[in-house]
Amino acid sequence: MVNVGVLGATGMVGQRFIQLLENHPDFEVTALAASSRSAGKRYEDATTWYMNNEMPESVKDIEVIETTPEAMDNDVDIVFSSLPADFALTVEKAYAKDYVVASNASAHRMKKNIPLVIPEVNPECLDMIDAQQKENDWDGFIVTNPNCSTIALALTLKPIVDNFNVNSVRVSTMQAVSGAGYNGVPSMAIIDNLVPYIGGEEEKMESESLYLLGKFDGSDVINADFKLSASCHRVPVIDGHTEAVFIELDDKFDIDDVADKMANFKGLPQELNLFSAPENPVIVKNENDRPQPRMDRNAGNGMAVTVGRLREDQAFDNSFKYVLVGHNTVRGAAGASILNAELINDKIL
Ligand SMILES: NC(=O)C1=CN([C@@H]2O[C@H](COP(=O)(O)OP(=O)(O)OC[C@H]3O[C@@H](n4cnc5c(N)ncnc54)[C@H](OP(=O)(O)O)[C@@H]3O)[C@@H](O)[C@H]2O)C=CC1
Ligand SMILES: N[C@@H](CC(=O)OP(=O)(O)O)C(=O)O
Repeated sequence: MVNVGVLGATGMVGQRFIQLLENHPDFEVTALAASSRSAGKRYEDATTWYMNNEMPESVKDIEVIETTPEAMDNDVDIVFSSLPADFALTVEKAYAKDYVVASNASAHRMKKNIPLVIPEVNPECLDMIDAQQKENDWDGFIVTNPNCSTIALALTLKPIVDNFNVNSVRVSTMQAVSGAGYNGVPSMAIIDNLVPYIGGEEEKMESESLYLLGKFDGSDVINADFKLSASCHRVPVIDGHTEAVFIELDDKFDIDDVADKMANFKGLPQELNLFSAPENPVIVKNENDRPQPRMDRNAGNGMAVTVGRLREDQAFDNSFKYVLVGHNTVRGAAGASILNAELINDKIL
């Protein structure tokens, strides 16, 4: 077993890490860190538990520690980070001197030599790690996963980009409130309402998607060269981001071929049979009224993205559109970091 720690363990994503790591065959949670408000308390006493299942017995008595590498047990190999981005910026580097940091925070995404990875999409970017360690003289390293809306979009775009010439992608999101954290969106702002702005989200979706679907030349990532435009909105859904996607290709296409490529898409995690890998990263449904967040967010234990309403777009040449649903705190956050760590554990540690 590999001992793992969780930074930001008392938060929304931190709790999702703990839920997903319960009974993991390779990873055992032995360290939990949070702010000075929580440090020194038993995890059960420090945490208001938001998950639907019970808090695992195995973590209740663990004493929450301060978020500094000095407080961490030397037996820990991997730390999962679900810290606020501003704090992650400095502290994740301090951990990387000695530990593998699998981060869900945005602080180090797309920085030189720090891989931003979805294992089914761009696992080759893990080859940056050597350069990162040499450059910083670290024994550990940082690997990041993308933004929650980006992950769901990029998983569905990968089989399209690999098989067709994409000219442009437009996406409009309907994002769950859990994406903003428990205290992120006041109920007075979101009940009976929709908020048409999520700070920084559109920029992240546009830049991260082109990076993920680009090419790693052994040193740098060359972004994919199609146009991508995002419009992001918050809706009164607890979990599960929905996205309406509009794609224009350079050439004529067969819509059944697009459906087939998406439904049969598999990547390295499926080949390696990693524990958290869904059998199919993209599930294509034919019912007119799917996908829906309540019904589809837990597909593949929350690690699969469900696509529906795949149809030709009659208004434009060589165009089609679809709707997707992905679980924002599972595949879009904690589950993404855990899958990254499983790949690293299989390939690097
Ligand atoms: N929710 C989502 O869907 C997604 C979230 N993310 C990212 O994950 C990160 C966490 O998000 P979320 O769980 O929603 O946030 P929360 O606010 O729910 O949790 C924040 C966690 O960080 C700890 N923390 C806050 N400030 C400090 C500090 N100064 N020092 C040490 N620990 C601190 C908190 O500890 P304490 O309880 O002691 O205050 C808590 O454990 C963010 O970077 C977010 O952008 C990314 C993708 C999706
Ligand atoms: N902004 C996302 C969640 C998030 O925190 O994203 P990021 O990890 O890119 O900061 C949402 O609101 O749904």
